[in-house]
Amino acid sequence: MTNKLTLKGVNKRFGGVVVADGIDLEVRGGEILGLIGPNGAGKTTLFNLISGVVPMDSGTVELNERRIDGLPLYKRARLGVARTWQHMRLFGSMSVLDNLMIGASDYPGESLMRLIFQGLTVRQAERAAREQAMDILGRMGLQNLAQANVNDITFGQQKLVGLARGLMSNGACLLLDEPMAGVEGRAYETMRDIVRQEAQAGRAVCVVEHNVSFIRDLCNSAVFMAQGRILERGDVKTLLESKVLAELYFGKQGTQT
Ligand SMILES: Nc1ncnc2c1ncn2[C@@H]1O[C@H](COP(=O)(O)OP(=O)(O)OP(=O)(O)O)[C@@H](O)[C@H]1O
Repeated sequence: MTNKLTLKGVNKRFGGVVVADGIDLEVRGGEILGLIGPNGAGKTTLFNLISGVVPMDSGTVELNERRIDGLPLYKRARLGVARTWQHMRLFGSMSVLDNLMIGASDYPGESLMRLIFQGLTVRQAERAAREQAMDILGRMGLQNLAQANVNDITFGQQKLVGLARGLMSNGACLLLDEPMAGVEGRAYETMRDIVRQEAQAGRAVCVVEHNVSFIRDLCNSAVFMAQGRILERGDVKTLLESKVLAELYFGKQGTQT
């Protein structure tokens, strides 16, 4: 079955501020959907609503035809919602490998690792998680940094570690919040290649990103959000050339970063 994340009529307001206004969205396995829009448009909030960090006021979220809204975040994670965070939330004084191994601590109530490696003894699960972590780090060319302290690696490498942690759960859907902010050079290429590979492997990928060249480089389609609403959706080229976007996002001159 092709993976599919579906949002229907999702609404959310914080006090008087509407941050999600009747959001309908579908992201299919293999797709990399860019979510763009000005500051405060509601992009991160949408990720929070999908992953269960904040409850929605109304609407539905389905992953592979199964409703997941209403479930706590660790259950959504277990069902396949994987995400990264704008601010990486890494444990700076711990090793890279340990950060991957304890990715589970983001999910109160149950250990994500235990859920992922169900049926194994604790020791077997730990070994499997370690192998998986080393495999992911290997794909990123970071295997030699497994024992390095996160504080001692570069910012770009830290961003990759944030992604690596998100990949530990093998989620059907991957939500990436500003993965490229401040990332350059080899780390940029690695990030792009790994995200592409994850989509090719069948994950439904959604990326919030201010860096338009990254959206152009990576995404097949994009939506433009402002004030909690999706104003346009289309293939990246068409959307980035859209008048609405130029006026609302970049100013009337259409100056792009
Ligand atoms: N937990 C919260 N409580 C109250 N207001 C919130 C909360 N989370 C977000 N908001 C508000 O919701 C609006 C949308 O914020 P959000 O972070 O989703 O925007 P964004 O599009 O991701 O912006 P940016 O590109 O700057 O990250 C903002 O006005 C923000 O202040």
